[in-house]
Amino acid sequence: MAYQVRKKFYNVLTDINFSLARGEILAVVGESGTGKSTLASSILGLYDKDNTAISGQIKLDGRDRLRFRHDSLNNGLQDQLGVIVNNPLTILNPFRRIGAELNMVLQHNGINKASLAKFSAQFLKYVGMPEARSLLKLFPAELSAELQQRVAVALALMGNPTMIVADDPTRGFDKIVQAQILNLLVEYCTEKHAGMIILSQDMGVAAEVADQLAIMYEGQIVEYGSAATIFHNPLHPYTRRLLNVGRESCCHY
Ligand SMILES: Nc1ncnc2c1ncn2[C@@H]1O[C@H](COP(=O)(O)OP(=O)(O)OP(=O)(O)O)[C@@H](O)[C@H]1O
Repeated sequence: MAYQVRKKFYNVLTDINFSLARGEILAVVGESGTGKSTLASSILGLYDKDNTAISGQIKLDGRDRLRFRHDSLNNGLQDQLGVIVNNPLTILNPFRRIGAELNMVLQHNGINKASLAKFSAQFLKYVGMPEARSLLKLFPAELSAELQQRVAVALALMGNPTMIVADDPTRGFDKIVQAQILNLLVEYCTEKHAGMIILSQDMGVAAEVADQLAIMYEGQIVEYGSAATIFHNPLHPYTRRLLNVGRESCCHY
């Protein structure tokens, strides 16, 4: 994948190759600027198509998302994806109350009007928001960053996605909130047999959730395989460096 800047294309991702089975979690770890968000946006199709060049195949359930981008088939593929980003305010409409935001997704999924409030409250409880009913009246800016992110997680999971793409969903949160959100996502994947690609700067996040691990460096995957194997026997010097940085600040692995 390459971005066009001043009429010239610059490669950001090269030779990216991985696969993920239903129910599996892949963590993609790398420092800032290594291309994680670019990878997430290429999978999601959320990039400026006029100024981006992309080649290859991105298959979801055997269907190539790049080929079907302009096709009605892609609507079905899009519905299978749950998206969580680092900043929930890029997903939440600042002028829409939380309840209305949730209702839109529920209605899209065929929930009738009479049941909307009940389902919204249930989903907010599911993501760890106990005072759900009173929160439905609020606007995003009236919630803390943690609660905004929990609402964003609820929105992502409401559509029953078979695949979640989570771009640094816990960056900036304390360890307890981080663990709660990660546990929630892992439980969802286990319960629904869904896959997840989680992108993070933090090896600790990968240690919490990953079955498979891909290490990104300068737009390439430099090490890829079972998370357990890589944590116990990292082969690439960059992987070792990331592990050493992580071990200095935490003791998960
Ligand atoms: N729209 C764009 N146009 C041009 N260059 C871009 C664009 N988006 C990202 N880049 C560049 O692509 C490279 C990878 O950026 P990307 O945001 O994917 O990294 P990242 O690993 O997600 O970083 P972070 O962890 O800080 O979010 C960076 O050099 C960045 O400046």
